[in-house]
Amino acid sequence: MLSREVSSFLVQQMHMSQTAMRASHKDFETAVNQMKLLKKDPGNEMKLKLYALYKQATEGPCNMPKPGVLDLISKAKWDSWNALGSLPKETARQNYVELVSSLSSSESSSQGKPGADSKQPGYETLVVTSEDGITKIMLNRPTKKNAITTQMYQDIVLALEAAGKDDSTITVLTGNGDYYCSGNDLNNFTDIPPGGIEEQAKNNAILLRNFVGCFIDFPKPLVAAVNGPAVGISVTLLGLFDIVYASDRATFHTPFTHLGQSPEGCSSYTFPKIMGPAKAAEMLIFGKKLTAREACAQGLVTEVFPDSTFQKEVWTRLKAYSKLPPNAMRTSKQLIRNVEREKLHATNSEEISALQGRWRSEECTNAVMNFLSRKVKL
Ligand SMILES: CCCC/C=C\CC(=O)SCCNC(=O)CCNC(=O)[C@H](O)C(C)(C)COP(=O)(O)OP(=O)(O)OC[C@H]1O[C@@H](n2cnc3c(N)ncnc32)[C@H](O)[C@@H]1OP(=O)(O)O
Repeated sequence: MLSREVSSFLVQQMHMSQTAMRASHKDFETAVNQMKLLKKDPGNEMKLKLYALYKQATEGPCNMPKPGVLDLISKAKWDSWNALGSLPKETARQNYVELVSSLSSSESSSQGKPGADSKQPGYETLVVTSEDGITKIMLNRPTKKNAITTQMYQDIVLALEAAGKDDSTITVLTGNGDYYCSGNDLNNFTDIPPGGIEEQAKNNAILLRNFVGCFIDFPKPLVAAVNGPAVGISVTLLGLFDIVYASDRATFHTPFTHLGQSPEGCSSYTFPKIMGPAKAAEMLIFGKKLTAREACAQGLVTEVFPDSTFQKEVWTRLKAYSKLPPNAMRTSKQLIRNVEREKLHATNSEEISALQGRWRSEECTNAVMNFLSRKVKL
């Protein structure tokens, strides 16, 4: 017998409309007005992002002359707009609408909670520690193989934003227990909001765009300590890390086709670049699972360590790296990332558009149902 969540998920999926979810000009105007009503200053970084998207949406690619270095504000605005390159107006409009919508909803969800603005977040399923110049973000849901819930996506974003600004020099993502991470928590698909599947897909798209965007723009060296098997989005994101250390017990599995879904985390761009198109296709289209040694041979993993000494060797290595001059490390990271930052954001948008279609498909519905009703495991 199917659970109530699974049945309601199935019914909603069957009734959902096939209309594309592009932001209209009216949605855009509404978002522009909504921005003026925000009570809380979203911060300079966010304002620059919004400025760039607004200009791209209304005027297209930046072709203004670059302001002089002393005109700091105009230059920051120009840099932000120019970084969007040839992003289509329509995509910029949609990204703007989604960004404003996420700002408005986080503002309304913090209303009425005393101290919500000033309180350091206490994460339910993450353990964040800072020591020896290293901030460690550990996924902490070992009984569910560290599957990522909606709340966890948001918490990881908050933890990364804080780590990007703290005084550590290196940030590390790892998992607690025998798994690194089993990817997206498939129960996320059963939590259907009042607006139905359309609203759910839109919310997931906003969540995912923001989540992956944070990895693209993370300003410091970012290291993955892959302590065990990795599935789905936890694998694809590795292409956005600077270093990936893996235990020899780790495996790397991207079963998107089996789930009726398509790649995310910018892997449709990073994987062919890292391992060549043929190897990338075997993983992303056919869901081939790699061992740690195979992933290392293909360039996705930096180095593999025996599981028995993984923690000791990785942390000794990272502690030594964390003593290197931090500003030089940041500068090098930025130089490497800037070469393809724009391409990565465009890929993120494209992948999410494709996924929105996949989430509405029967192939995806059936695959999620099969897992939730315990019929299929990967
Ligand atoms: C915002 C949307 C973004 C979308 C982006 C990302 C796409 C992806 O990440 S796709 C990948 C999704 N992941 C999966 O499909 C993995 C599903 N899990 C499994 O196949 C197996 O659980 C796994 C092979 C990982 C491990 O198998 P076992 O070692 O046999 O363990 P169990 O199956 O008994 O797992 C223990 C416990 O954890 C729950 N679990 C594990 N993974 C997930 C998951 N991804 N989502 C939800 N729940 C998960 C599993 O159900 C068990 O729970 P209990 O039965 O309650 O103990």
